[in-house]
Amino acid sequence: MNIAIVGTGYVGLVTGTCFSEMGVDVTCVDINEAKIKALQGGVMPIYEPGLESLVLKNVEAGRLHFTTDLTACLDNVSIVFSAVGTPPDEDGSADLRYVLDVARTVGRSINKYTLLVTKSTVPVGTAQKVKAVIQEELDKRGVTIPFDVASNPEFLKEGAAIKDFMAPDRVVVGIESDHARKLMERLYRPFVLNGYPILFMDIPSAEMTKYAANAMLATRISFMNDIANLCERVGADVECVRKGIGSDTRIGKHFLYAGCGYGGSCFPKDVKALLYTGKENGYTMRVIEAVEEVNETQKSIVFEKVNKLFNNDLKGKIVAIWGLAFKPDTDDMREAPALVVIDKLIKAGAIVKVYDPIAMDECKRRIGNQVEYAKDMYDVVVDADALSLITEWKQFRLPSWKCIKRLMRGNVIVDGRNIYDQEEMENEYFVYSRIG
Ligand SMILES: NC(=O)c1ccc[n+]([C@@H]2O[C@H](COP(=O)([O-])OP(=O)(O)OC[C@H]3O[C@@H](n4cnc5c(N)ncnc54)[C@H](O)[C@@H]3O)[C@@H](O)[C@H]2O)c1
Ligand SMILES: O=c1ccn([C@@H]2O[C@H](COP(=O)(O)OP(=O)(O)O[C@H]3O[C@H](CO)[C@@H](O)[C@H](O)[C@H]3O)[C@@H](O)[C@H]2O)c(=O)[nH]1
Repeated sequence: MNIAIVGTGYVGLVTGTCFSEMGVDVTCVDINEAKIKALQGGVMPIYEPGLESLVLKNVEAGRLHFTTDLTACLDNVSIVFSAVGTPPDEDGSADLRYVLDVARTVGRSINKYTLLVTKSTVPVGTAQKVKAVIQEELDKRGVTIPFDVASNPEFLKEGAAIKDFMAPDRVVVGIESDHARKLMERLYRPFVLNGYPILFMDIPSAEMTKYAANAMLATRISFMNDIANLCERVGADVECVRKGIGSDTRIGKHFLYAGCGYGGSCFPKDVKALLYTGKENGYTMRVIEAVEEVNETQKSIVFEKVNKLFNNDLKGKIVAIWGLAFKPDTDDMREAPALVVIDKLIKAGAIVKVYDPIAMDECKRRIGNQVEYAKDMYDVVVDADALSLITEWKQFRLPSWKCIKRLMRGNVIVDGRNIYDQEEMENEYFVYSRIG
């Protein structure tokens, strides 16, 4: 089977690589020439555990190709996946310009039946827009070529993308023709044979499933952050509460971690886009509005705690930060809570020093020399008055507190991810504050 994947980002590159691992011949397409050149030279444009070796292996096997020319590969493929970005527009709606660009190229260039599958996260109704654009282009050419559209939203998490793709809880496919269903059944057969279910449904339901899933997960996080903030005020411990409620199988133990707010390229934008879809259809999603509001406040919580411990006077204080990426095991800083904390610290007059095992270059690209970049996790605490943990990378879990105490000027530790033990920290004579 030959397929093309358009958009070689976190989703497109992982999708293409994983399908090629299953024996499919995959051409990954991107308009970003530098990205494609890098990939052709074996250099990964993103950090994702396990990705590099899988890409190199499948390139070597001749099943994985990279190009900037979508038109040139259309004659050789039966399915085209669109995995381009759908960033938020100013009003919060999903910007569909890249998705529709792909549809336009497909309409302009196909010469035989093609199935265009949208993998990007797109609002309900997008497949119909994609279909209309393809038809418009075919009409302009004066040709009749059969085609189908389908929706196959992606549920992978950054940092665990390969595992999530290869062993999905489910594959959701929205279709409106038998032929499209047969093609998707064939493509996903190796997954079904390995015991992973594929759920076929109508296209609007598939499109909505993606937003509902992300909104539900974001709701759990904002709910727990709300509970954590109340725990602090009433003398309860949110970590005990998390274990207490998570053992109820109806609730489940995943995605109940209180912290300094959710970030990333998905939850913030998809929550906003769902709110927009509601408004567009005359319906206010009140729960989802609250989810976003809680998260906006929570992203500042580490700053608020540090500020309070220094009696609202951070002028000239050195604050060290552990973790910049929006979560561990990625270099992605889109909507990262660290960016909010850094901005507020700088505005309050603090000197900010940062360290992240992978996202240092990405941070430099985003905020330049507004902060000091340290060599390693110990270098960053030298002379610091306070240390804030924002991203729970494994290497931050069991540091040498003796060494840190010696290197720091002060003794304030604010733990934005609740990974340290209150008693142990107090025994080390730190002033320790966490969430909830
Ligand atoms: N990042 C995730 O964890 C994740 C998970 C599930 C779903 N999604 C969704 O998948 C989509 C892609 O997300 P991402 O994080 O991979 O984005 P990304 O920004 O990492 O990658 C998008 C790529 O598309 C390319 N592109 C844009 N227009 C193009 C065109 N006309 N032709 C060819 N290439 C084009 C860009 O150059 C870029 O490389 C989004 O809708 C996102 O919401 C993301
Ligand atoms: O209990 C938790 C779990 C996560 N987070 C935060 O939530 C954000 C998102 O984390 P995660 O979901 O692990 O990463 P993403 O890569 O953004 O993945 C989400 O967004 C993707 C894009 O739509 C979906 O495909 C995934 O299923 C969905 O989990 C991060 O800032 C985490 O720190 C918490 O604060 N508490």
